Amino acid sequence: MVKLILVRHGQSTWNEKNLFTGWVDCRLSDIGEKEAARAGELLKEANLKGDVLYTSKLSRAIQTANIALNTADQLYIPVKRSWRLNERHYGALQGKDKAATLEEYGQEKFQTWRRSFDVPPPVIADDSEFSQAGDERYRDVDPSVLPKTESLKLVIDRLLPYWQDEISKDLLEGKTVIVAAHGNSLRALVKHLDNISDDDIAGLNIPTGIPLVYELDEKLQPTKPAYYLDPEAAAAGAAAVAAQGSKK
Ligand SMILES: O=C(O)[C@@H](CO)OP(=O)(O)O
Repeated sequence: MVKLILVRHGQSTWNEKNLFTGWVDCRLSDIGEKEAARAGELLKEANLKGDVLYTSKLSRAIQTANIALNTADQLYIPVKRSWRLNERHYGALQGKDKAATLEEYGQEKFQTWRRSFDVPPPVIADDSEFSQAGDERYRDVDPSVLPKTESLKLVIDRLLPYWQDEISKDLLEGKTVIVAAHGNSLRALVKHLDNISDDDIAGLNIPTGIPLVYELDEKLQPTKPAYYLDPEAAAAGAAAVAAQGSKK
């Protein structure tokens, strides 16, 4: 049995402002930093030790992992980072206020863009202030594979090769793997691991900063349901994410 620990980054400054974020590189808010430290305390209390850390290329996931591992006295573990763990690219919605978008386009369109399986928002223009065209953190990636918008399905398409080629290999070697990533890239991974249907995944929201632990067999199938290290806080956090569209 091997352990996989998923952590969504703590609250970001754009989560706090209720803006669609995607690939925009905002940092953790003060609350987010506290959530990250709490994630580290939870790891320590549960005596969970990572052998390797995976993060996206986005600062909020990297900050969360650093703060959590610092708190858990595990800053020494090796780190691998990939754009394939990035948040879903939110296309032309990046930088827009969620409540204002809901108001402007109505509940159905808003929910389709936000939680449907395979409908991406409109593509972001390269000259938008919220575009990542030319961002040097992706200089090692073929520009033609970098997205300008994504549905959850497209996130799964770019994440699964990395899961299979990199993360799975470490797990199959018996390593405890920590993945610090994002609401929608983790929804993509959870959908795969728990075999959730395209319809049902719409109802799944991942709370910020609470480790979710999977115990996997030799085929990397869960041996029991994954569990949050603080289930009550996780339930409240997931409900808050679900309600974000209606918040002022
Ligand atoms: O804005 C985003 O990038 C994501 C995560 O914060 O939001 P949502 O939960 O609306 O998909």
